[in-house]
Amino acid sequence: MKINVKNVSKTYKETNALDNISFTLEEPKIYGLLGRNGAGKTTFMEILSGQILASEGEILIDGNNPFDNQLLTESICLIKEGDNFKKDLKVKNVLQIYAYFYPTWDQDLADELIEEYNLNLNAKVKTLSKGMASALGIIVGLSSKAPITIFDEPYIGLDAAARKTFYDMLLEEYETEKRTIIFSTHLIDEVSLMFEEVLILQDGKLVLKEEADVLRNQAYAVSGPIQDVEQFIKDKEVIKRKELAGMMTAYIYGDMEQAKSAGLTAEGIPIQELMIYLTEKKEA
Ligand SMILES: Nc1ncnc2c1ncn2[C@@H]1O[C@H](COP(=O)(O)OP(=O)(O)OP(=O)(O)O)[C@@H](O)[C@H]1O
Repeated sequence: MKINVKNVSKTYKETNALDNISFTLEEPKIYGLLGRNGAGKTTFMEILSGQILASEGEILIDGNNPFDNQLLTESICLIKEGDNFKKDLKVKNVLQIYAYFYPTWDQDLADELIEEYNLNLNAKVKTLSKGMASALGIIVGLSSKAPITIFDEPYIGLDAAARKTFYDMLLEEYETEKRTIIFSTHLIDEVSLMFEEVLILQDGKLVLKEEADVLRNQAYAVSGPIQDVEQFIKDKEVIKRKELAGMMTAYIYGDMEQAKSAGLTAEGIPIQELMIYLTEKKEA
């Protein structure tokens, strides 16, 4: 499904949670939506899933606005950090409701995941541990097979092994059937290899939208004496710079060969490190 974000802003009293963002997600891919706390990620995902309205602009999915649009919301599943389900329901009732709601629901997958996460079907949501509640969210998100599946930091309370199960299952499912997955996380180093495209929000603005492969190949660290590096990076897009004992290292976009032919040391930056730097505030 094609997602067209057109000049979207969202204002809460004094706060500009989103500030005139525009972009298009054309293809089913695994998108990483990154940004510091308060950058606007959750707000964006809530507008995309039809839960709230933009203050200005709109998001169109295959040409339609998801707000209050049941036909369209059958194609979108948003799993948040917590409070995804009514507390008095039993796990099995939650699963029944979602199985009924999503025409694409995959019960075999749900059964497999329930076993994997050892979830008690008769337990009430309010009695689940944080990790178990997250597991239930993950089961619903993956089993919905919704063409647009959105995970907003869905792993609170899950230990490393349980998170790995989630990532493995997500990739396995995605390989069998591609769908648009939008994944917001602060655990960048754990999941960055999964992303095919990365979007970064900063103070409600979109500051980067790039294919992960391009990021992997087009950013590098160049090091050398401060003056030489300064001279070299003058006309380049600098992500970050560090100085130590007369030497400078700068992280920049571009062709690494240029740095080498200028006699400077250049090496690749691991993608997770690059993303972590990019989500930090850019230098003035
Ligand atoms: N319902 C609300 N009422 C008032 N302000 C809100 C509301 N929801 C979000 N905000 C504000 O909008 C801004 C963006 O919040 P949002 O939750 O979208 O960020 P985020 O990138 O998801 O952050 P985090 O990584 O901490 O979850 C923040 O300044 C936040 O305080």
